[in-house]
Amino acid sequence: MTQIATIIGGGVIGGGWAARFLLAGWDVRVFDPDPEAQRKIGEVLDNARAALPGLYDMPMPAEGALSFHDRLEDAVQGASWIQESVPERLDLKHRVYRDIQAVCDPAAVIGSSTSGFKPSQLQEGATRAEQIVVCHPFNPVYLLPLIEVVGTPANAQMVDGVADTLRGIGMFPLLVRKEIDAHIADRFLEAVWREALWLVKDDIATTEEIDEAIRMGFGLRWAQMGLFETFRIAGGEAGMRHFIDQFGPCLSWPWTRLMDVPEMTDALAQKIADQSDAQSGQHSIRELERHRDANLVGMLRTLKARDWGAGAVLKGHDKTLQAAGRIADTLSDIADPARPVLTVDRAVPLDWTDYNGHMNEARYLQAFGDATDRLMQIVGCTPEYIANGGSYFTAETHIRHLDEVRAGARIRIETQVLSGAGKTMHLFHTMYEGDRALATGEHMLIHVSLETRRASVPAPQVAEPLARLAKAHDSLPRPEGAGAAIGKR
Ligand SMILES: NC(=O)C1=CN([C@@H]2O[C@H](COP(=O)(O)OP(=O)(O)OC[C@H]3O[C@@H](n4cnc5c(N)ncnc54)[C@H](O)[C@@H]3O)[C@@H](O)[C@H]2O)C=CC1
Ligand SMILES: C[N+](C)(C)CC(=O)CC(=O)[O-]
Repeated sequence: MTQIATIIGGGVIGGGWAARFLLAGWDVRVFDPDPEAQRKIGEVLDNARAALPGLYDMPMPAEGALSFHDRLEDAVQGASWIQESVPERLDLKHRVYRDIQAVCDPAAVIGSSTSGFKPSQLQEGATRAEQIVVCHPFNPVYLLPLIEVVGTPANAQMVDGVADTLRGIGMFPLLVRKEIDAHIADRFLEAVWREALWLVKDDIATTEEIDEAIRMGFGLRWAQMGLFETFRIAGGEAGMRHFIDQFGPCLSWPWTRLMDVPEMTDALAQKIADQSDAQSGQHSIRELERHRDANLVGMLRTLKARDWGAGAVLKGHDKTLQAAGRIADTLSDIADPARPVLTVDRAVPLDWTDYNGHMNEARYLQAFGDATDRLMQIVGCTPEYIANGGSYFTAETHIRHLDEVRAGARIRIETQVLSGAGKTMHLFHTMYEGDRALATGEHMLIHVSLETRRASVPAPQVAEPLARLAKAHDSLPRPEGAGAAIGKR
């Protein structure tokens, strides 16, 4: 049965939550008195649809149903997850919990997006304190995996289940073991923010110069290694201990003004706003969001290819999606081997598109390469087989581009084995969006010994399933375009 998530407060963060749940297949109900909430969430969803599904190499579940409600009780009844994302005011949050708890399922989770309040503060005066747990996300909620989960002794039992649900929608729950104002991550953000405010106030740097100092250098390091791993390397071969011995004394030098907060006068606020307008005012917020999303998708996919950091979370989620989907691992997973094999089923990632606004030609080869890898896996040319010294090299490729496709579109590749005997494997891939054929890829592969780097016959654990699949595909009509050479149509 489809699960229901209710979003209370559909602003920047609530909109991101709506997209995260919806694209993970949950039905989403939104309660927000803002008459613009529906438009704003619609725009966030457009961005999320283009960005999120392409992070994965497997298809996401079918989108859930989205609805907007004027009455709180209509929004929360039947929901198993209620995510509160109203403005950061404790009195308001308390009022909202009281209203929610009067009408919601007592077993539902009430997650709070609060950036700074401790869960014990949120639970004060609640009808059922144990229902309320901090689930602090990061903007954009639909792309960034991190979610800080903070409970109290009142709900220590439920935190594991909360974390499992969040993993199920592709997030990385970080369980904060002791409640503290602003949890873990926002303490860093706040410290950096204070320093930045002083640098602007004292005319040492502009908003743009500060952003360059971050994004041209240490920001890139932090995204993939965090703080401690980065500094460990900075200690050279002697590592962290040497780093601390060398740079420890600086901590007592006047390098930071951490506890010192500049007074946010009107003049300082205006100075920051003017500099920010000069720096970025040529882009609308939605444009900036699209740049941010495209950059994040590229970075996350690079990390994923290396199974590292946030990329490892995506890779893990791919396995969950594969288990729920239709992509086979072995020949015995395939219900009808006499049909072309489904080898790719995914969305077009944002970073696969180019200046023409559609999927770049290089990515067709990547997608067909992925289809070939999947077929190799299915016939037994698995990572273990390859580690033992046997594999396939591609000898020749012919791609035909039939129609265009854009970011976020769901594509699938069906693969026909034209022959698979001796040292060669001849594959014909057809890429579709729905019923529309987008491209074909014909590939001749040669089995090799990775030791001699020369052609060799595959071991029986590959040769036999491949021969079986080739025989099953013998009865299929020869695909249109197979064996074609480049020429005028
Ligand atoms: N903006 C950010 O970068 C982040 C914010 N947060 C947290 O998320 C929460 C929401 O922040 P934002 O989305 O930035 O604020 P926002 O101002 O963009 O959105 C708040 C939304 O709540 C609605 N609202 C106000 N009263 C309501 C009520 N009684 N019932 C239902 N909806 C109501 C407003 O109409 C508005 O759409 C805060 O607790 C904040 O600390 C967490 C992570 C990041
Ligand atoms: C500025 N902020 C405290 C609201 C930031 C966050 O809570 C997390 C984020 O997304 O940066």
